[in-house]
Amino acid sequence: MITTGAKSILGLSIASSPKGFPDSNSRSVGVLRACVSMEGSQTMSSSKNGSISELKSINGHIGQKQGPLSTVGNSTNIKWHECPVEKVDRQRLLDQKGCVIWVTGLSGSGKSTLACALNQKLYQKGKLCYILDGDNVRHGLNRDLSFKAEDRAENIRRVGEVAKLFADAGIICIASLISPYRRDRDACRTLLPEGDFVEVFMDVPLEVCEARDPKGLYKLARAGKIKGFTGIDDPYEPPLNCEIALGHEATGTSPIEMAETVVAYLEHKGYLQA
Ligand SMILES: Nc1ncnc2c1ncn2[C@@H]1O[C@H](COP(=O)(O)OS(=O)(=O)O)[C@@H](OP(=O)(O)O)[C@H]1O
Ligand SMILES: Nc1ncnc2c1ncn2[C@@H]1O[C@H](COP(=O)(O)OP(=O)(O)O)[C@@H](O)[C@H]1O
Repeated sequence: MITTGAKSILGLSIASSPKGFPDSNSRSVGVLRACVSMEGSQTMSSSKNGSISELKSINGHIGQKQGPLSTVGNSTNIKWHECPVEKVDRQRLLDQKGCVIWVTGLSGSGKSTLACALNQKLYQKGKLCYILDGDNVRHGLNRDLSFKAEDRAENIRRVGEVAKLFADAGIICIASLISPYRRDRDACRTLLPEGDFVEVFMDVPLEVCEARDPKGLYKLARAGKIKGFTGIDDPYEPPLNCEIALGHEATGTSPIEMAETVVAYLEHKGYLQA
C-alpha cells in the first residue's frame, strides 16, 4: 500500500489541469469538490492502473465493517452503497436540476410530440434531457408487458424507477406514457423528492385524439380488432392535481407553445440552474 494526496487521485492533477479538464470552468467545480472530499481517506492500493479495488479503498469500503442489510420486495440481504460524487455534484456539472416531467394523456393527445418539442427547446438552452416514451420502452425493457391493468401498472412502475435514476443523474427526464391510472402515476410521484415530479396532462378530448388517429389504432379499436384500448373500452383517469394542464388557450395549443409553457415552469421553479 502507498499513501497519496487528493491531487493525484483518479490520475487527475488539479494543479496542472490536463487537456479537456479546465481548471477555471465552473462546471469542473463538482468534480474537484468530489476529489477533494476524498482527501480524508488517503490510503490507496499500489495498483498502477486505477483499478476498482483502488477506488474502493479510497472510499474506505475495504476492510470496513459492512453496514446493515435490508430486504426490499424479494431482494434479501442487500445493502445500499454510497459514493462521494453525489447528485448535487452531477447537477453542478450540468448546471441544472434533475427532475421528472411526467406527460400523461390519451393516445393521440400529443405526448410524444410535446416530449420531443420540449427536449429540443431545452437542448437549445444547453440543458440535458432524456425521453422515456411508452411506445419506445415497450420495444425493449417492457416488451414483456401487455395492456391489461396490472401490466400497465408494472410498465409505469418500471418507467417511474428508471426516470428516478435519470433524475438522480441530474438529467431532466421526460416520461411520456398514457399512464391511465391515477394510482400508478401517484406512486411514481412518491419516488421523488417534493417538487421533482412534474405531472403534465395533455387535456385533449377523445374526439380530437380519435380524429387525429395517426396510427389507425382508434379505428381498429372501434372495429373491435384491438381490445382494451384506452378511452374506448379501457379507462383513462385524468389527473386531479397536476402541475400543468396543456391543450387550453392559456397554455398554448401548438406543440411549440406547449413546450414553452413547460420550459417557463421549469425556469420559474429553478430547475434550469444547479
Ligand atoms: N390497448 C391499448 N391501449 C392504449 N395504447 C395502446 C394499446 N395497444 C397498443 N397501444 C399503443 O401503445 C402505446 C401506449 O403505451 P404506454 O406504455 O404509454 O401505455 S400505458 O401507459 O401502459 O397505458 C400507444 O401509444 P401512444 O399513441 O403514443 O399513446 C399505442 O401506440
Ligand atoms: N399540439 C398539437 N396540435 C395539433 N396536432 C398535434 C399536436 N400535437 C401532436 N399533434 C399530432 O397529433 C398526432 C398524435 O401526436 P403524438 O405526439 O403521437 O401523440 P401521443 O404520443 O399522445 O400518441 C400526431 O399526428 C401529431 O402530429
